[in-house]
Amino acid sequence: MRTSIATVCLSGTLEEKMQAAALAGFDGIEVFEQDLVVSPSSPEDLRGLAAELGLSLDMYQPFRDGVEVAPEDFPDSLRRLRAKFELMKRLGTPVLLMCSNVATAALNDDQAIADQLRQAGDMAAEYGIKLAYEALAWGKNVNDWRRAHHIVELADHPAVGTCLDSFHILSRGDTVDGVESLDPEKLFFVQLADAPLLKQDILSWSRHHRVFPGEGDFDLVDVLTRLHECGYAGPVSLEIFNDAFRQADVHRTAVDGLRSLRWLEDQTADAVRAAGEDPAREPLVLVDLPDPQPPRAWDFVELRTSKLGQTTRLLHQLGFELAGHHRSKDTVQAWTQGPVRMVIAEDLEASLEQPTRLAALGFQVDSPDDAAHRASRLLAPVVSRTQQPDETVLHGVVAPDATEIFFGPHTDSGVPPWLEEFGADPAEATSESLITGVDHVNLAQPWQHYDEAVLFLTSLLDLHAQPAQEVAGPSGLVRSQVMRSADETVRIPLNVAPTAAEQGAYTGAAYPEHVALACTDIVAVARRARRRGLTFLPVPENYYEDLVARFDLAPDVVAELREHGLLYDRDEHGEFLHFYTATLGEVFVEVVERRGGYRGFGAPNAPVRLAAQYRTWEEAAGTI
Ligand SMILES: O=C(O)c1ccc(O)c(O)c1
Ligand SMILES: [Mg+2]
Repeated sequence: MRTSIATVCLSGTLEEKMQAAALAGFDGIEVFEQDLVVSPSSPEDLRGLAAELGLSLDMYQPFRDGVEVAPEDFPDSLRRLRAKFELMKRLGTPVLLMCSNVATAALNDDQAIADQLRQAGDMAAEYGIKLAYEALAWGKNVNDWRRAHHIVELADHPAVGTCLDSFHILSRGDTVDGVESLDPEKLFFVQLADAPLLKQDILSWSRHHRVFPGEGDFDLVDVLTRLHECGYAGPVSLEIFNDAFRQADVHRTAVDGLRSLRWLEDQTADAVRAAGEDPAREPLVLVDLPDPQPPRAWDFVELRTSKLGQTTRLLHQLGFELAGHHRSKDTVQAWTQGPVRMVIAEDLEASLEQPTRLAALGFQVDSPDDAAHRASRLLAPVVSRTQQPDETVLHGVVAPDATEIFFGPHTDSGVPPWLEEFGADPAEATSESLITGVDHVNLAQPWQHYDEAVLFLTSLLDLHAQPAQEVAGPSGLVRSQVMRSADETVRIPLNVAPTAAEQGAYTGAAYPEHVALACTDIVAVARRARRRGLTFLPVPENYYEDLVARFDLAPDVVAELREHGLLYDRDEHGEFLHFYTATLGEVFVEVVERRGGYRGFGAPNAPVRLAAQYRTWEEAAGTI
């Protein structure tokens, strides 16, 4: 599958966009007119740069309001077109995108529009250029792809074909049914864009909220499956108008984009195979990724800290025991409790303000090698860690929020081989404990990399995004979306904190992450923790009074919750009891007990937590 990306997706200068597209591994680009007009480089220079970078310049776009115009205005369209064809000849771009008319449409007759397209095609042919007619969803008269394609067929000119753009089709609630039986000779170009389902006018939705495939709600596997069946031979190009991408680092956006196409290609190959067809059939050859390796178990959670004593005391208060010091790494120790392993890395260079943070998550998978190979095809940056020859090789990649993700081997006992490097006795490692596992790990995401993070976790870890929720805190709304593995072994709620909070001592940058530990007797865990001096996050009395009103709990139940500082929630499947520790640097711990089949994460209690954390910060900062 030939891949391409429109320069409008990327930030920076045209030259930077080209460099980034080439470095990420795209085969070509669509040159957006505005990017060229503002560039000091001549078309010949740009053509030379593209050749040097090994990029093809697949399309020049957009040409607006060129057809469907009143007959007296058409000569001016042809004049403008000739200027573009002259430019494209110098640039070496073979296709011009002709958008359906949004402003000056005067014709609404298919045959009359086809006549104009045919004349434009005659001129294009003089230059050896092709015209790809695209129905914009907000086109005045032509706004659906079927009609645009019908007009292309009526034009019946070898230089006139169709451009399909998934956004314009799916945003209108239309389908791609029938694309599979189009004449591939008449399909000149394909643009793919995903988008979240929003209730908003289509133009603003398109110009601000498009995202890469897999980051929104459209079924692009269906689109690509039909293109494969059709025999489409051109590039599959990303055309994403997105406010965040325009501000983000150009290299990471380009990588995110190519990752989305490789993932979509893999998904489509599976769908094509399931339908009894051959994904490798020419011309749209779909290449698979190595099979996904869904996490079979949590391997470890790693905290990095410059306050070793404070951090290990917290672990002790929660019932963890030191499994040992790493035999070759001076600064690394492992703490375990039942099946939970916490790796603590001392980092004296960690910032003084945020001395402790969640640094890495380890997952056990069936084939760590395949997981690493898949990650590499998905362009995940690799973590490099020093390793002795006799130590377990853990493949690590860096997630968009800078959390390191490691793939370790899954063993029958669940005890990972690397634990021996800490001198731990595997038999002790599985002994009975109050803490029974990692319930979930909550990661804070910068808003501008949120979609990238969802795609990263979906494509690398085979996690699935659940519907998003919003939680109110004193500094703003926190968006929360759970990513989970199919069997729920791994649950990662992602939070987007309010950016640049203008009030309060905490800012978006310091929004804390947390590790939630599962147990079957939360009162026993809380009691032990209190005896060992744990600082709990305080829960206000008002909360308990409200609980009684909401759930009609028996007085002794509420008294027990209050005594141990526990929070409570209930759904149709069961109950949820939990407590939070005070925050260390950027991380805190939650302990949860699920009774029955409770499926949530205590979201109704999140505002209580946010408010208590806010007060704690304010008190520490001396502002209240
Ligand atoms: O929003 C636009 O104007 C616009 C331009 C060119 C395209 O290919 C497109 O899909 C949208
Ligand atoms: Mg388009």
